[in-house]
Amino acid sequence: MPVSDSVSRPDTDADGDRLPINELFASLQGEGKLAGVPSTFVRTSGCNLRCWFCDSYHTSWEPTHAWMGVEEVVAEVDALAPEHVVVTGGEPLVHDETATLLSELADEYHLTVETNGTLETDAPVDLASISPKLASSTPTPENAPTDTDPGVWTDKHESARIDLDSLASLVDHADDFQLKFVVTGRDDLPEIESLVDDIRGVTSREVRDSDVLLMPEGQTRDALARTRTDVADLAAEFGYRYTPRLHVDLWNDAPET
Ligand SMILES: C[S@@+](CC[C@H](N)C(=O)[O-])C[C@H]1O[C@@H](n2cnc3c(N)ncnc32)[C@H](O)[C@@H]1O
Ligand SMILES: Nc1nc2[nH]cc(C(=O)O)c2c(=O)[nH]1
Ligand code: SF4
Ligand SMILES: [Mg+2]
Repeated sequence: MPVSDSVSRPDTDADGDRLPINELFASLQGEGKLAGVPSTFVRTSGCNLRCWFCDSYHTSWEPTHAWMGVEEVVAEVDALAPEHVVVTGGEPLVHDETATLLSELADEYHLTVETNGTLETDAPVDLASISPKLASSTPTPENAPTDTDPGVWTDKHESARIDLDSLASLVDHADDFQLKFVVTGRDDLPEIESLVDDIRGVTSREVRDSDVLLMPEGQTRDALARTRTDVADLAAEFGYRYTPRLHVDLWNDAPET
């Protein structure tokens, strides 16, 4: 099992900026403020965290990808002719070339970046979709998604998962933002409340309760069916917004959905 936090680059870079692309597809945005909006997704591979529940296992725990030139990615997006483009991963901001891609797409498309909030970017972003990772995301030998002990990743994940400077920068920089928390149960709420307070303390921007979204943990329809009502009830109780996972409800999170 790969345990490095980066994907190995090919020997030659003769074609200019390249990105490890896991998948590129058209679907409906399944999560967040823009749920239901037709969008083209660009999924990079490689992540600096290892959430035990990662629904994109082949971009984090065991990354797979093709190396594509930024211009090649732009051409595939153009061919699908969306209004909205979602750049996700893996963690898209671990790659410097993601900034180049965002800059190339910015004039034509509405850009959402799905990020775990641990890294900053100067690139143009319309919606920073920030999903800070809670203590309940940390991998342990008991919950890790493979037979292998998560080893160094328990500590690496735990020490890297929150970076207030990056969170402030992402909130301040984008045209709009959302804080989209994966919720496993009621025990996550004290940490969410305290982190939202901390973020309010470091950004000059207003963080409304309606910018805070609770998303049920669940990679499959069955798993989601077990968590979503409790999470919706928690959102109503605490005054936050609830977000569904439409692609899981509709297509069971199959590849390219
Ligand atoms: C695969 S991540 C990629 C972007 C970035 N690495 C991040 O975590 O925000 C895309 C979105 O899926 C969410 N996610 C991943 N696994 C999930 C699960 N099992 N249940 C609910 N949401 C999940 C993440 O929190 C994030 O909002
Ligand atoms: N339909 C759909 N909507 C999504 N919103 C965020 C996603 C992601 O994996 O970042 C995602 C995804 O994988 N599929
Ligand atoms: S930060 Fe995102 S891509 Fe990385 S392991 Fe967690 S959910 Fe998966
Ligand atoms: Mg997804």
